[in-house]
Amino acid sequence: MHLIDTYGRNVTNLRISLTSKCNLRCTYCHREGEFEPKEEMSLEDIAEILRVAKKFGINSVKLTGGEPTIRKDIIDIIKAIPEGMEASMTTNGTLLAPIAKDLKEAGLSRVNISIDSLDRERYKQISGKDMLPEVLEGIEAAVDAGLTPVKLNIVVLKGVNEDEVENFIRFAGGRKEIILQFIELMDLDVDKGVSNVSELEEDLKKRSKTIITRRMHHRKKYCLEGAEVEVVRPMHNKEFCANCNRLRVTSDGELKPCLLRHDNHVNVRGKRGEELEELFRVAVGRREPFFK
Ligand SMILES: Nc1nc2c(ncn2[C@@H]2O[C@H](COP(=O)(O)OP(=O)(O)OP(=O)(O)O)[C@@H](O)[C@H]2O)c(=O)[nH]1
Ligand SMILES: C[S@@+](CC[C@H](N)C(=O)[O-])C[C@H]1O[C@@H](n2cnc3c(N)ncnc32)[C@H](O)[C@@H]1O
Ligand code: SF4
Ligand code: SF4
Repeated sequence: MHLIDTYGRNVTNLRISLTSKCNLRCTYCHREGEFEPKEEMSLEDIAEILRVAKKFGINSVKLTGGEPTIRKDIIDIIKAIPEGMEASMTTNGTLLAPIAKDLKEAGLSRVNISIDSLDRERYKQISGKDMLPEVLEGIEAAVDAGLTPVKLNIVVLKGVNEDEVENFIRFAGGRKEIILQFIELMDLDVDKGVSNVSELEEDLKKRSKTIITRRMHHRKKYCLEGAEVEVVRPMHNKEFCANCNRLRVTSDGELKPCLLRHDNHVNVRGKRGEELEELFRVAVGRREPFFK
């Protein structure tokens, strides 16, 4: 049983927002489209969604938010992920160090950690909190726990952190377990100015020994100076959307066919069994590439 949308895109990945709450206030944050505080899904709701997703052949899940590590039942949520489903998490890393080992033991495979600056003062300006040391500890704890590869997410912000690209490449250079992801700012309504990630990508291309194209979103991975670097360029990118294989779930239990749309959600809160399966089909039927 597989979920293929009307554009021929096979849904193989579920992206679940576990909470809309966060302990940071990043200036640019899209909050995965959730800005109001919402009543979170229960562990049972999440477990049932995962069970149905597995039945439909969805073989990987990304836990995100808000900040997923602030959920008290995070370990139980990970334990509820069905066998054979690859589980990863995207986190700001501030609360990660003390729980990294437990997350791994519960079945989490790897983490992406957001770190927009290696400079303490600048990190504070971007995120609203002076927590760079905790994030750096979180990165090392994740590596030690085997939550690898650890991907570092860096949103490239014009006039703010563009000058840190080389620093990040040096930071990851020679460390096989760390991958960098430079992310283009999705500018929704935020008037922050969009950095020219295409220019950065051209430069990386010139310097790379090897370039790999990932199946997901057809993203490119560049290998240079001992570092692996991905560039995530979602805006006005038809190729990215044409190869989008993820279905989202909002923290309050709605299937969300596209990150950038808020008008086509399917409410599945509290739904079980065949009724939930049918709603998965409805949501996949509503999927269409945002940029086409
Ligand atoms: N437009 C768009 N942006 C996305 C999508 N998925 C991820 N992103 C953006 O890509 C960036 C990285 O997302 P992550 O949560 O780290 O996950 P990922 O890199 O997509 O997934 P993995 O490579 O499997 O770890 C974030 O800025 C997301 O907002 C998507 O389907 N559409
Ligand atoms: C919304 S956060 C949720 C998970 C966690 N709190 C974190 O920061 O990693 C997921 C990812 O989206 C990125 N992100 C948030 N707002 C964005 C925007 N406007 N454009 C591009 N990426 C964004 C963040 O940097 C982070 O890597
Ligand atoms: S830590 Fe993540 S969810 Fe929180 S404000 Fe920053 S990007 Fe958004
Ligand atoms: S914008 Fe929508 S269609 Fe495009 S990649 Fe993101 S979620 Fe998929």
